[in-house]
Amino acid sequence: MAVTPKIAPSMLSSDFANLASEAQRMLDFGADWLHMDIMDGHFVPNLTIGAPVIESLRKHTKAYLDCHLMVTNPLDYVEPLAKAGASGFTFHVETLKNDWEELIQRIKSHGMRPGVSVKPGTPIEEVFPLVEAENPVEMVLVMTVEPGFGGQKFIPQMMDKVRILRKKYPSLDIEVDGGLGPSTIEVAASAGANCIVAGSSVFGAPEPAQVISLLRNSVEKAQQTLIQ
Ligand SMILES: O=C(CO)[C@H](O)[C@H](O)COP(=O)(O)O
Ligand SMILES: [Fe+2]
Repeated sequence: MAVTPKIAPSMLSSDFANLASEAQRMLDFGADWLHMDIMDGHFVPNLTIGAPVIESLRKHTKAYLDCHLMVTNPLDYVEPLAKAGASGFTFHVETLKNDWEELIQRIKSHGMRPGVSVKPGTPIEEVFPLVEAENPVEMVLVMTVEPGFGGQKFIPQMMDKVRILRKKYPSLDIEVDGGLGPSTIEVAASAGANCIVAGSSVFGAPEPAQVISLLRNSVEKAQQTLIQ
């Protein structure tokens, strides 16, 4: 089964004072998901938004809210984020001890879609048990920059992780996040990524709709080659 492109503008690059209208603008430009970066100032050296902001945004949109949890204790966020209206809940594998089965179960029982993310320095093998579990994650997010800030440079070496995942799991949603845009999408899409997070390249473009459409076309084209 072919995986479908999901283009997810990172709202970290939006004007937070106008979050609802910024979100609607991205959806009107063709975004599939809205990527919400939740940081606790501890797992990463930056502090962004949490459940109250997700709850406020949810009042203005029915869109899929793809929440990326850069927090030390993801379990503490499951219930507040579910109540707030989050759709996807992607935690970092580096935060886990042996409690991932409970975490995945809690995310699903709260009606959200679980995903797991890896920092650039973390071997991709660490997510295999979570993808192969009886109760698995449904997406793997490969970080292509060090988590914490938008506007950083894409790390091409991370494409080895994407290629390994795509070969091993042909129908898995594989998301890439950090430094994606017109100059880096080809390498990411041909490695097998289908969920594309893009912050500065979309929000900073004179015509964001054109960038979103270019990202989507690259994934569609690459997927056709990959499934042949
Ligand atoms: O998770 C993130 C940072 O930790 C952001 O989603 C990411 O950096 C997107 O921004 P950009 O496309 O500008 O790199
Ligand atoms: Fe992110």
